[in-house]
Amino acid sequence: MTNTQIDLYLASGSPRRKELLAQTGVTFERIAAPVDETPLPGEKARDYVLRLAHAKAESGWQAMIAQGMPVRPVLAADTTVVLGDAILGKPDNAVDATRMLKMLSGSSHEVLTSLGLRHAGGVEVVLSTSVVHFAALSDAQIADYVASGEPMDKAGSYGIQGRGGLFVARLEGSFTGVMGLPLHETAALLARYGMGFLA
Ligand SMILES: Cc1cn([C@H]2C[C@H](O)[C@@H](COP(=O)(O)OP(=O)(O)OP(=O)(O)O)O2)c(=O)[nH]c1=O
Repeated sequence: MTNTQIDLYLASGSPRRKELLAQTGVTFERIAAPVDETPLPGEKARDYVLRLAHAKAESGWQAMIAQGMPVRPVLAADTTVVLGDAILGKPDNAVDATRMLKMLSGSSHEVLTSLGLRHAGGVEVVLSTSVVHFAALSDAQIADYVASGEPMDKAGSYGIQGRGGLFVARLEGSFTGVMGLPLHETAALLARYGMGFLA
């Protein structure tokens, strides 16, 4: 495939995002875009997740320029689990994953996934919000799940697309948004710039 056939860059190391983006009918290459994911003091979850999508897309754009790569739009995303005032990101370790799963057990939380598209004219940011209702989990179920390793690279310490889906009694919103890249919102965003199956 020649460079001219590639629509955009995906500024993400997430295997889920790569898989989902391919479903939108665009061709893309990945680009590394490291950003500090620490919330600012007192930052609201919505502000945080929108700031990170913007920062990841901008970081990818700057990397593209710095490396002299062909100029194309850069897509990035961020997923955060929100329980009350608490922002639950990826766990630091098994103890942290256990703590988060105990918080989520038997209650409902929000999953916010933001998209950022950096293009020559600026950055467009979009937010997908879902509500996930978790069943009550026993300590043994949590311990087994943490030992499986699945929680370790996932916001809120679970993956709805994997074994974590067994804990989800109900979902209002976007399944693919909870996974990390809301398909409809992504395809609609890309279509506004003439890319993908919805264009
Ligand atoms: C809640 C939930 C999150 N996740 C994942 C999606 C994201 O990859 C991850 C949240 O972390 P993010 O910081 O959004 O993304 P990332 O660090 O994995 O990748 P990058 O910043 O390079 O794009 O959690 C699932 O896979 N399933 C789920 O059900």
